[in-house]
Amino acid sequence: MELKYGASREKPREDAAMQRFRGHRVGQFIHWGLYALPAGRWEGKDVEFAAEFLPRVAKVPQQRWEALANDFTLADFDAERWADTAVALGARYMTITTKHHDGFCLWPSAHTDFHMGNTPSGRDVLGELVAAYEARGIDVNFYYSVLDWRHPDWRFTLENDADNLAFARYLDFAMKQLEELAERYPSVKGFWFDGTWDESVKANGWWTWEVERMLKERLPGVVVNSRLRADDLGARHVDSNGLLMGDYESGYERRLPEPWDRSVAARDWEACMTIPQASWGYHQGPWAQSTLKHPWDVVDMIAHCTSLGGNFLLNFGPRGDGSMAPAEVEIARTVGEWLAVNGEAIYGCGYAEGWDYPGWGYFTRDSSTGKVFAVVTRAPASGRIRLELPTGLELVGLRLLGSGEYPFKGLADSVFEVELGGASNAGPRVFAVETSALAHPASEKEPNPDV
Ligand SMILES: COc1ccc([C@@H]2N[C@@H](C)[C@@H](O)[C@H]2O)cc1
Repeated sequence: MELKYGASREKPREDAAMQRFRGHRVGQFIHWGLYALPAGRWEGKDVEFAAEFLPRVAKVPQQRWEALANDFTLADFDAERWADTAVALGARYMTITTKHHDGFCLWPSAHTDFHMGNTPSGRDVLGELVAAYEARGIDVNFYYSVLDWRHPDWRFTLENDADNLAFARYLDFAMKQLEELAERYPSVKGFWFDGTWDESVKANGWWTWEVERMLKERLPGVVVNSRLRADDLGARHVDSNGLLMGDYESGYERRLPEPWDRSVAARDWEACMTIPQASWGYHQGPWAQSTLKHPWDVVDMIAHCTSLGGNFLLNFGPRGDGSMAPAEVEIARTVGEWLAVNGEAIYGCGYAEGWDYPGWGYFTRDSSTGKVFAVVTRAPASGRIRLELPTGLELVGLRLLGSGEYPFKGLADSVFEVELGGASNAGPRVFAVETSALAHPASEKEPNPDV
């Protein structure tokens, strides 16, 4: 059907900026704002919900919430230390909350009084972060919440003309803030939109289309997530003709594609994930701190995303004083040490055509060399993994990344079992699967009889 505000292309972007984003595979998400000060606790009680939702869940009066800006002293905020955590993680890009749902801005915005300029330090947090991350070669993306609980013209629904007029003013305000971000920080590489699920936004698909157009005009190459977009009929992420809007699909939030399905690999996509079970902002309570993910779980998720051509954005919630949470830094370090040895199977890799999901982990394929890797994140209790080669290939050897050893060489069969050897304390093992074309391809594999 004819759409004015639908998808702007039928196929994935292939320009250099998009190829760079696609090849990053691992990103650092950061949720930081006034919510890091109470950190999930209000009036002495733990609020067992995402820390960044505290003002809503605990029904904090607006003035009391705004007064937190006076305590936002940045006493221990050091952009260099944050950027070092991204390096330790092995992240190639970072996405920072410029403004979350409470409306507080991490930059001195000219379009509101609720921003860093009206805090004791007055520091431009975004400016300091862009400088520190880019000095380390890490791309910076901006998260921006269209939903704004504080702005008087925000509307969840549009019931009458007065709502329409007010919301038109709000959309104008948000557009001005986005133009301001593009103007102040022109090296930004992407925008990650959130807070676009309400009826009010869905009824204004034209505005979401206009935002994408404006950003791409001002910042050529910039990458925009699908979550911004609604089409003429209010369809989100994918337009009413079934085409992806924006540059990559961003519906996977605290979940990955389950079951593993090769069809996901047809599009660019990114999954974002918390380290605690369900809080994006720092939450000090045992409700969150008792649920931190194990580094090998994070490695499994990274490999899962890569195997289906997706990026993985791991979230960090710095504390109210600006320091990174030590437990999260430790997880970053362990994952980064694994990537330092095995990143060859992740960075610049994607879906390995012809290699089915093996169950004990994932196959990935280097998009430029065609090299295939076996990432064993779920070693069977037997200590043996079964590899099934695509028809027409024979195995030349399996090279263990890191040691470079060839524990397995010269097996020619199309299906074989491989002894893994003892458990590794260095985390999931990765093998480069070296194959060559079979001179006389075996006949087609005998099918299982239909039972
Ligand atoms: C259940 O509804 C929501 C609404 C917003 C979110 C926000 N999206 C994540 C990326 C975080 O920013 C979280 O606050 C999460 C769940």
